[in-house]
Amino acid sequence: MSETQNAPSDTQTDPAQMHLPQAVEPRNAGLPLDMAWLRSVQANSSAIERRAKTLPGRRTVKKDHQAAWLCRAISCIDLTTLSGDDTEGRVRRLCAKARQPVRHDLLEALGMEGLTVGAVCVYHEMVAPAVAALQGSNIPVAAVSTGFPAGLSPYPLRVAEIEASTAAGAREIDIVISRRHVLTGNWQALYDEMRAFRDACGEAHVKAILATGELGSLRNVARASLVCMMAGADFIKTSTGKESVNATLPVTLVMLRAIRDYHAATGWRVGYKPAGGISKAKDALVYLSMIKEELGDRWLRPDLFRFGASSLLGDIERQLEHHVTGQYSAGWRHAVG
Ligand SMILES: O=C[C@H](O)COP(=O)(O)O
Repeated sequence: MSETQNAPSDTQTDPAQMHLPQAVEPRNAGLPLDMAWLRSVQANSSAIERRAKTLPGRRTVKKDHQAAWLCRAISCIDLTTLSGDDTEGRVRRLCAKARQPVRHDLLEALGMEGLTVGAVCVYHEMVAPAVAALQGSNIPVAAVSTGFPAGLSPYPLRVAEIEASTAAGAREIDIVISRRHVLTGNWQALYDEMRAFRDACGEAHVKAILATGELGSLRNVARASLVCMMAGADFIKTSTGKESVNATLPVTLVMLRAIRDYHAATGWRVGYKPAGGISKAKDALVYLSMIKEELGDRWLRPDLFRFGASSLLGDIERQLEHHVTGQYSAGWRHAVG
């Protein structure tokens, strides 16, 4: 029988407490590239995979606790549209959903009025319409940048893209790293690139997308995580959503432990964003319980944790409707998000 887990933390058991204003973490300033630390990093793949496999069966959350966890998940979603056929109309609809992620009557029944998603995530061209549509909400716009998803456009253009998106009002920038720097072990180049991207972001928070499905090994994932944190990343993020393998539990375990080690050594808390293919409420719960176990409750807040997801919200809304009414609605009723 599964071990039952309570809501995200004791202070968060009351859903009404869950969207009060939160303390915002000071930004990770980074540190000089530490090659000795990097060389010492190992990743025992079979142990990591074993641990990741047992996690979904070991923890379940039920009833009110589950509803509280699902509302927490919503507050941590970067509600995303990253399609070649994105239009301003689609982005406006997404932003309306970001402001009111769940039907009003359901939120009222849950005592969760005012709940919003963590951010709206779009390509540069959609930043201005998203900023306009979110005015007055305090929901930040995140822009994917630096030649997303491959990161192979000319370097000056990648830096300029960041500057254009922040000028257009993006408060968060999701950059893609150059995978070749990891695959060739050119850690200095990765560090320098990440530092330059962070500098170009100015006040905007920067999430480093590692594209873990293209890094070749879990050890490379651990080392790339560390280098990006040393270079000042505010978040490390698994994937663009466009690789053939996106967020996975083994990769999550490796990245969370890198975050834990970095915090233990420096005192800086770096955020985590799994992205790509996370579309079911039950998967979101597994990620949240993994965060709670590996990093603790402090990381279960939108300033340190996000889901990058285009279709997760719809499934969570269905589960919340079931929780409130006892009935499941058809998937088409939650078309956006
Ligand atoms: O960063 C966000 C991802 O691109 C979203 O991926 P998804 O469409 O598989 O949810």
